[in-house]
Amino acid sequence: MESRLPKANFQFKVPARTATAAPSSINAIKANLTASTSDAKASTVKTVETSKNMSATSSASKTDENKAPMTRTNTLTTQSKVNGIARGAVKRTGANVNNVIEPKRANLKTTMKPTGIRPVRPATTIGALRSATASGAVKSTSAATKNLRVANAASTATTSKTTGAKPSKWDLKGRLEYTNNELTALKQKHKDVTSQFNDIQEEIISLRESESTNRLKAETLEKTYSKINDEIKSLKSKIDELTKERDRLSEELKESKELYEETAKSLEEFKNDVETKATLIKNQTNEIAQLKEELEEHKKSSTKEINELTAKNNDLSDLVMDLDKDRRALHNAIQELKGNIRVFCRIRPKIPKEASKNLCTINYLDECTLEISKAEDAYSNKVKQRNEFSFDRVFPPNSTQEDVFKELSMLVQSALEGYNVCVFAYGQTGSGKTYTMEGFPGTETEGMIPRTVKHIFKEMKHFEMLGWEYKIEASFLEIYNEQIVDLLDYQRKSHDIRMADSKGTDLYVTNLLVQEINSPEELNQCLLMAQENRAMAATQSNERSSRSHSVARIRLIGTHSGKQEVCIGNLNLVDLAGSERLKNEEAARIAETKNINKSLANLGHVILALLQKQDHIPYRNSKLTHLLMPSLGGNSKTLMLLNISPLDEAFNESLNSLRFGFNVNNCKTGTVKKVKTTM
Ligand SMILES: Nc1ncnc2c1ncn2[C@@H]1O[C@H](COP(=O)(O)OP(=O)(O)OP(=O)(O)O)[C@@H](O)[C@H]1O
Repeated sequence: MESRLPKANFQFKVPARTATAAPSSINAIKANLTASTSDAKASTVKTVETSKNMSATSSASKTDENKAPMTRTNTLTTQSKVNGIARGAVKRTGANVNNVIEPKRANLKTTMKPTGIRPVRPATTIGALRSATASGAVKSTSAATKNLRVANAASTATTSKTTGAKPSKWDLKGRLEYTNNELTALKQKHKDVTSQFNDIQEEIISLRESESTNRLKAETLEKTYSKINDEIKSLKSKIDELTKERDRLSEELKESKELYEETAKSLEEFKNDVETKATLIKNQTNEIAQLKEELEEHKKSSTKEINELTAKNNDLSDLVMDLDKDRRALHNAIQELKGNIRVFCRIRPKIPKEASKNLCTINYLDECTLEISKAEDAYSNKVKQRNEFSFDRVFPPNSTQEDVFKELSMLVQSALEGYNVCVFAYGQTGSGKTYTMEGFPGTETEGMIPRTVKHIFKEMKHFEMLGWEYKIEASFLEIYNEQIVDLLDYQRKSHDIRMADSKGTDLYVTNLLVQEINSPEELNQCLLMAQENRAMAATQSNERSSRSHSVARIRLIGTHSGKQEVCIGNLNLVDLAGSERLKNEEAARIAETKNINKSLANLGHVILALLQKQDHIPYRNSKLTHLLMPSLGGNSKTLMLLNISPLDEAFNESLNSLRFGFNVNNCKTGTVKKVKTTM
């Protein structure tokens, strides 16, 4: 869009000379006037020739007018430079001074040449004005200029009138009068010119004012122009943006149209589909309603059957409960028949590192009896000492962990049913106690403790079906040198054995960490921690594991909300210290050996006292028997697992162990009673 406004670099200036030009003109006029007056005065005293000279000058001037314009123009130019009058006159040649003063001025020198401006005589102001007016350089409508012309004309006329015909040379009086008249006329002329001069000055002031107003206007216009220019620029960029946006929107519209068409199409398809499905649903609703009616009828007939079945179910539940009771009673009876203190004997196999060592001679007479003799006896002619021992079960070296646990699981079942159970692993160092109780991770090699926990969790599900909920707690401790050590706590604390109730049927250990077990994995973690703690202690005391009793205590708390019954079974799995006899001098030196011997011997005494049904059972003579008191008394089932090394070098210790186990097996603790409490 092309602006109609003038270009931004347009400058509206009035040169400083313009302002000074007028006064120069005025000065020139004044000078001329003075000159004229002087001339006039002089002419009163001068001869007529002077007048003639003046006329001559005038005519010369007129004659000059007829000369070539080029010459006159040059003269004008020269005159203008010298005298401001011409310049001032030229300045006002424009029709509109306000607007075109400067351009006209700038062109003055060059444009005047071809227009044939007559030279303005500096001495004759009126002539200069006339000359300027006649040349067309001053086209101003200025009233002052016009007036000046008229005044000059009038003045000239008046002068002519007043002066009249020139008197003769000799008529001095007449000449004086003539000169006086001429002077009067010139005075009048001076007055008129002065008046004209004032008018011109006023006009100049007014022009100056309008010039400054116009300048302000021009500045304002300039600002407005630049503002509008900026606006135009910003509008242009907006138009560009809008054009782009319009194009983008057009594109989007096109895409939307396509999408709309596609959606409309799929909507139509969906509509048809919905209509089909609605019909289908309607049909199905009718069918459902029909089925509901049928069902309602069926329900009515079934309710009777359901009630009958519910009654039968209740009867069956009662029957199951009764059967469970009977099963438990039978199970317990079987256990009692098997004996409340049972002894199993396990002979471990020869391990690779013992390849060069001799083995004892062990004959397995049946699954409960074995016969043992030293290897050398088989080759000598000595009369063999009969070393035959019978136990509840004998496990030869090829027996697996699973074989042993099959028998043990019956006792775990008893613990779940609320009996206290104690399992001892007894035997000399290296006979396989730890292997039997803990074993190694893996289905084949894991020992009695992890298997017991797995069995408990498996059986718990069956018990849950009968309404029992179980909570399992576990603690691991060690009795070393007649001191209890918590194997689940890295901090060493002092522990005591206290009675849990006034009857003394249950005991607990002070400061002992008891961990709630929610999965077999959790118990395995506890077992690992206990092994780690035991190993740490072993670094302080050589062969520590062989010289301490390790006890894993698992407490099973069963709750039957329907029967309002709670049954608590305690399971103690004990890995006893090595039962070997140390040499006398060595034993005398080592306090721990004394304690081991003491506790193992006391275990024998307790069992014997139980066997003989003595009134006093010396449970408190050692920490071990004191701790295991509830599991050794009447209300318990005890399993002694005798571990025997097959090595010939261990024969004597094996014989001792077999004798000890045999004695225990013969101990009768009477009928045990189940721990039953009411909630
Ligand atoms: N039934 C078995 N089958 C295979 N290896 C066995 C068996 N019983 C024991 N062992 C191995 O015999 C070695 C000694 O067994 P273990 O450490 O269990 O004896 P221990 O009586 O616990 O000894 P300690 O009283 O010193 O702890 C171990 O290397 C063990 O792996």
